[in-house]
Amino acid sequence: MLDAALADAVAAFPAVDVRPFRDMIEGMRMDLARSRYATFDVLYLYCYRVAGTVGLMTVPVMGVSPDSGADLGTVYAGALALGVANQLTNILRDVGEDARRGRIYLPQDELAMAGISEADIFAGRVTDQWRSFMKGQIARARAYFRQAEQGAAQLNQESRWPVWASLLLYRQILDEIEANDYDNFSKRAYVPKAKKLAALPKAYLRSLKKPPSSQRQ
Ligand SMILES: CC(C)=CCC/C(C)=C/CC/C(C)=C/CC/C(C)=C/COP(=O)(O)OP(=O)(O)O
Repeated sequence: MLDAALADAVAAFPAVDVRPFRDMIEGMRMDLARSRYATFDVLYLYCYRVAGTVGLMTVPVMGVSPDSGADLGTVYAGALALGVANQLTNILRDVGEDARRGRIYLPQDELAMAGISEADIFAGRVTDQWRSFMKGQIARARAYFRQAEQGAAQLNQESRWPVWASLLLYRQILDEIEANDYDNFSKRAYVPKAKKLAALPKAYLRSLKKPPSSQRQ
């Protein structure tokens, strides 16, 4: 059953598709049913369902710039990528907190390849293997942020500033994990207020840029 507020939004924005809403509910079910992710494919599916869906839901509401020459697929792919990037970042920041609840949102096959056991995670061991594993996970999250940038640049002028701001702010959490020397067990990666504030004018300047003409088709 979809509620009245959703019915209202779908009526106001006919381009809103109900599919991401259903997929998000599936994501919540998935989180209840499992506490381990065998591969990145499974983890990606979870990230799509609980966060990528939010990106897909918001595109019709935010709208695409009339100056955009990119196809709609690029914009939706960017929105999906921003949700996934945010969720992966959230997961990497919260490894310790999740482990204390018995949950590990990291690909088990990649952990095994890196020589990291569940016992290492539950004990919060920041070893060289852990640092190197984390470097790979951070690089992957950053790749999704880069893809998101291409979509963000195509949005309507009014939507670009908040989207750039959230992208720049959330991405900084990854820098803070690095600054904590990859100890995401006992330290919470936290972006200081001054850095957060500094991101806002940066996001504003980016939002003034018209969609790049190289994307025109
Ligand atoms: C880039 C383009 C074209 C559009 C933008 C599309 C958008 C707005 C994408 C962002 C989607 C989004 C905000 C996803 C949520 C991701 C996320 C990490 C939520 C965190 O949720 P919780 O897990 O409740 O957070 P805490 O753990 O901090 O409580």
